[in-house]
Amino acid sequence: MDKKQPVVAFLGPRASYTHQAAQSVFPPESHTLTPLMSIADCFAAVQNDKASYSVVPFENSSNGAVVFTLDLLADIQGLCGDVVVTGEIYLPVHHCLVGRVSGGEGGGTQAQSVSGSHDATGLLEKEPTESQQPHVRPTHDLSHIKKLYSHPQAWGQCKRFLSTHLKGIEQIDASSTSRAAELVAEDTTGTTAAISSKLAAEMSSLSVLADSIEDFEGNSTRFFILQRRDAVSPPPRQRSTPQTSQSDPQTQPPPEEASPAPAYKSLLSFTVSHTIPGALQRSLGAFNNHGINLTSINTRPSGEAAWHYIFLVEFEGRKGEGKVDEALKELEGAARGWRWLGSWEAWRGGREGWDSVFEQ
Ligand SMILES: O=C(O)C(=O)Cc1ccccc1
Repeated sequence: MDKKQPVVAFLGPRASYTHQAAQSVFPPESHTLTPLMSIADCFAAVQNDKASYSVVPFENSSNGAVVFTLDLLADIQGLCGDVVVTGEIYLPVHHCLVGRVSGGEGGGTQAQSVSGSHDATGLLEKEPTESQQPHVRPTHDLSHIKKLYSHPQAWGQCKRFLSTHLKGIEQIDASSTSRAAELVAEDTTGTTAAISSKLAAEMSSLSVLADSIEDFEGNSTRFFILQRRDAVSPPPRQRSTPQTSQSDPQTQPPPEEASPAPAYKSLLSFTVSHTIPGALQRSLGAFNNHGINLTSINTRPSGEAAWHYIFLVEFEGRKGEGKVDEALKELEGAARGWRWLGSWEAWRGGREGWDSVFEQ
């Protein structure tokens, strides 16, 4: 292997969704793709110059922000102050329930029809209404499943399936969905299952007990590409929406020749005085006053005192554009402090590309 290839760290182990996202941008022939065990490790790898790039999950279309990533961007511990965002990647996400088939090889293949059959206490919620029903049924019996593993993001994306078919079953957080599949493969009782991709199931020699168990069609996750502030070189463009466990033709980005001039997005964090009325409004007003469109706002505890916050604001544009520079000057006077967290070329499909998926 050529040692000079740029190292691209990602939330592993291999076959995680983050791995699939990283592969869609960084050709493995010319990059050393390196799995790490946590999102914090991915930030540290860039901060400490061990990796040129890291890829981390940022937000999901149905379940919202990944708080681990927000906290590391907010960096209240001052551990990764040199890390900035320089790219975004969109990935369609189809979750599977993976594990061992009841009774071993060739076990039952009939869908389990009893909803809530695991709720021995009878104390849990009522049967889901029709609109809360999952759109798929298991392809195998699930009555032997006693414990579930997955990344915390996955629980929130598969609520309907879990509350219908695995109600009351213990859910244990894993560092990623592919790690969850590994944990299930290591369990000799055969009574655990994971939510992961089909690819992760294949890599861990597990069976798919139910396919596409996400609540919403068009479920997708946005990932950030991270680099060191002093070594920013734009990452390659996303080559295509990667082929995940199922190909999703309607979510492919538009072809190269259809692309308009690049549009940019940027991210920064700021804190405001908690004693000056209107400080938050004036800070956000700095963007509005210069015609800048905000695309997301997230809030995390600032760590200074209870109920004090750090705001993470994403907006259209980049430094060097007159209106952005003007807004930053105004923010300087309105916020107590702020920190630049990077600019990147927005994915050309934009949010609208995904909205059209949800409309179908
Ligand atoms: O756990 C993974 O495989 C990840 O890459 C994080 C994640 C989890 C759930 C949906 C999308 C990304």
